[in-house]
Amino acid sequence: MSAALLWVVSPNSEVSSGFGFLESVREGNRLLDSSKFSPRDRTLICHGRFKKIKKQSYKIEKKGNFPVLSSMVANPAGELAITSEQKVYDVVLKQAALVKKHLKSDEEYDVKPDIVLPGTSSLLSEAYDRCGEVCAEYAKTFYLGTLLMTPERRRAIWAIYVWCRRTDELVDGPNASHITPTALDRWESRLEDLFRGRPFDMLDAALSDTVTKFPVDIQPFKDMIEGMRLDLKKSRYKNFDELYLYCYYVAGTVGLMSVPVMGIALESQATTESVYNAALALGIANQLTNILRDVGEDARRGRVYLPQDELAQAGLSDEDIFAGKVTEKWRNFMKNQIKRARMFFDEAEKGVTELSSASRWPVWASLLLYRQILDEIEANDYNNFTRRAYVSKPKKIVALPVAYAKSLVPPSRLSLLSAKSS
Ligand SMILES: CC(C)=CCC/C(C)=C/CC/C(C)=C/CC/C(C)=C/COP(=O)(O)OP(=O)(O)O
Repeated sequence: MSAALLWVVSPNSEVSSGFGFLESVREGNRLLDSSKFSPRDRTLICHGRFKKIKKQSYKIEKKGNFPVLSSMVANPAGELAITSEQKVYDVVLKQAALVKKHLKSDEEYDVKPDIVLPGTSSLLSEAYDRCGEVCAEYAKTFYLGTLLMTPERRRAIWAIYVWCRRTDELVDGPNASHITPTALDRWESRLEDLFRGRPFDMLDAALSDTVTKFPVDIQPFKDMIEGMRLDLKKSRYKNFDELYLYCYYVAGTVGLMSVPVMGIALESQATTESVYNAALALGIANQLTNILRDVGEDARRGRVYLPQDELAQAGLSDEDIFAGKVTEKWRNFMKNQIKRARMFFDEAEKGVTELSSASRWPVWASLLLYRQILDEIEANDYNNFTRRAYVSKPKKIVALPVAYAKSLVPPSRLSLLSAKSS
């Protein structure tokens, strides 16, 4: 279900950048009473899903149950601030534009040929092989999935995986207690170097090569480091807007890094933005699931990744989490959190079908497996304080052929048409 609203914006609005101030809204021929819209809602939103009808009139798609979200919220000082969702969507648009440029210049979505200096080729394949070993060691199922991809894509995904793992280990690994913001700054300048073709070590060299072959942008990588900085200084999230930004930094970024390598099916007619949006949604869904699974474990480290305002609305506080008792209030709270995580998985599903055929199976497999963790939290009667929800081996084995069957579904004509018209 989608409802088209016609938004008329004020003359000095910068609609091209996604912002504007709402003058009036029409639904069909009906002029809606715009005085009913709060100042926040009068600020134009729309995440690029708008189509120019005539000067200053835009048709905006409102999808499913998702309200058209305001791109701006008033902060406590009464100033308008951009929401995390809009900030992140701006990155999505930038990534999508990069892929389009690459597509135009290459005609076909494929890798650039190697320019090999004598002696470097075997070093490079050694570097990639090492990345493959790390991936196989830490993410076995995902590694098996990558074996289905073309050799260039598979190696590139390994290189990205390894960089993300090393970044994560800075704050989560054995030396995490010594990590400082300065160390993260150094890691970031190393990242910049490798994007300029000056890798620091062998594993960086693999990624350095990958970013010359695929239209991968540095922004999501920098944002992931930003997520680590945030994790160092923050252990509470006021509301979902703050949590959303954190989830983007640490997991949504992985989705954005992966799409240029996984590739969009040549026959897909979905907009590049919509595929990136789905990839972002999968990262967010995975991270939300991770947070819900690890509530007890995080609390023992003094961390609560749940939105504080939603906890309070449910009549809960940090103390309840530290006490770790499954009460009716907790069950109700968890039901809503699980519902939201599932909405992000649903959003992600729409994009998997649009990926190149060989990338669909591993992505479906990881989506189905990770989403099942939510079912396991329910099966544990919402005790995520002392029980770690996990998907059993037999269930994992069943998920693989299901994922395979789903991966055979080609990009759908229907979704293409609606994606095109938005
Ligand atoms: C859907 C489309 C169009 C493309 C796919 C794009 C991709 C690959 C998105 C996935 C992003 C991703 C894998 C994010 C990481 C999320 C996450 C919470 C990982 C958890 O990592 P670990 O902490 O190692 O997990 P475990 O603790 O479960 O082992």
